[in-house]
Amino acid sequence: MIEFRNITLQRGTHRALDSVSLTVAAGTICALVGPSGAGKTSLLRLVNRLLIPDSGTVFVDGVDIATIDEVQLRRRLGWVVQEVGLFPHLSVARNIAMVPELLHWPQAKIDARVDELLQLVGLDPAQMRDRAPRNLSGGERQRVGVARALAADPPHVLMDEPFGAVDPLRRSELQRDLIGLLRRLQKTVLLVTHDIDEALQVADRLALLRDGSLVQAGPPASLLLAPSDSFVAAFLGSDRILKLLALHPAQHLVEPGRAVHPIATDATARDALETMLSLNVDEVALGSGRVTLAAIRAVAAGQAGG
Ligand SMILES: Nc1ncnc2c1ncn2[C@@H]1O[C@H](COP(=O)(O)OP(=O)(O)OP(=O)(O)O)[C@@H](O)[C@H]1O
Repeated sequence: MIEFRNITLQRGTHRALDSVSLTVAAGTICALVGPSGAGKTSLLRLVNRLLIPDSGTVFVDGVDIATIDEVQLRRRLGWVVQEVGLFPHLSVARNIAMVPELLHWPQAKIDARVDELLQLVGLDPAQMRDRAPRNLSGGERQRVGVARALAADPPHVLMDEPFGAVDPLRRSELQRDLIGLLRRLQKTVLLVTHDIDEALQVADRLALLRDGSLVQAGPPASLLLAPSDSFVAAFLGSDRILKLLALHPAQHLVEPGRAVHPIATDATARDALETMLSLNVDEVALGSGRVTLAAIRAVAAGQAGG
């Protein structure tokens, strides 16, 4: 668990964070979003003590991080940044092995861990182990970056624009793979992103910052459905109800009955709506049941479960 309690941070003459309180529950993924300069990166950097708050407290697993040894703290935190920061003169394996080497693990244990991590992040150990970082694609480098962050099995992972430098076509695949992995491993993840769609797709909770203040925090659907003010609504976009429908599996809306036009079993409520609009019908078939326009309206109005 990571908790910020009443954090204020001055950077130069500027108040970068102002009375921010936020809790990231253990094993959940929280995305920090907001306009440029809102304070997202500053908040992240407080966790590994790259920045020290002027007032307020950061807790990691209930412990005030100001009271613990820095090395001990960083061992509990994996760190993934946009440009990864792999050492260019070291092989992929040596890059991943950096923390285990610092911890003086026996070589056989390090080698086994490197191969295990490469596999976990979807790379072939035999092909990748001895390569230099410059001979990897941007996406592969990012996968190695995550492998390195996970090397000593930290319970928390801090990510600053981790997919920012990856070309848009590979981005969603990388997001799905790597965030899916962190979720399976039950890591507590704090993710800074500029990309609101990325945040909506991967996070359990969003925390929206503006000018150093936390404006609204909550599950993606609750922000989309009930933005606390016009700034939040504008930030989420005029299509926020469509974004909400895209988070909702159509499967959850199935009711008994027959309809003519089938949609895929993994379709979202948004897919169902788009099919209805394109065919000018008010229901579609899913499996042995149907999804109606009325059910989709209920989701958009916040009246549906699931
Ligand atoms: N080294 C610094 N000295 C003084 N002010 C700084 C420094 N670094 C950042 N700031 C200021 O602190 C505020 C918050 O910056 P921060 O980088 O945390 O925002 P951000 O939300 O991560 O922005 P971005 O999305 O552009 O990365 C900004 O107003 C920024 O100009």
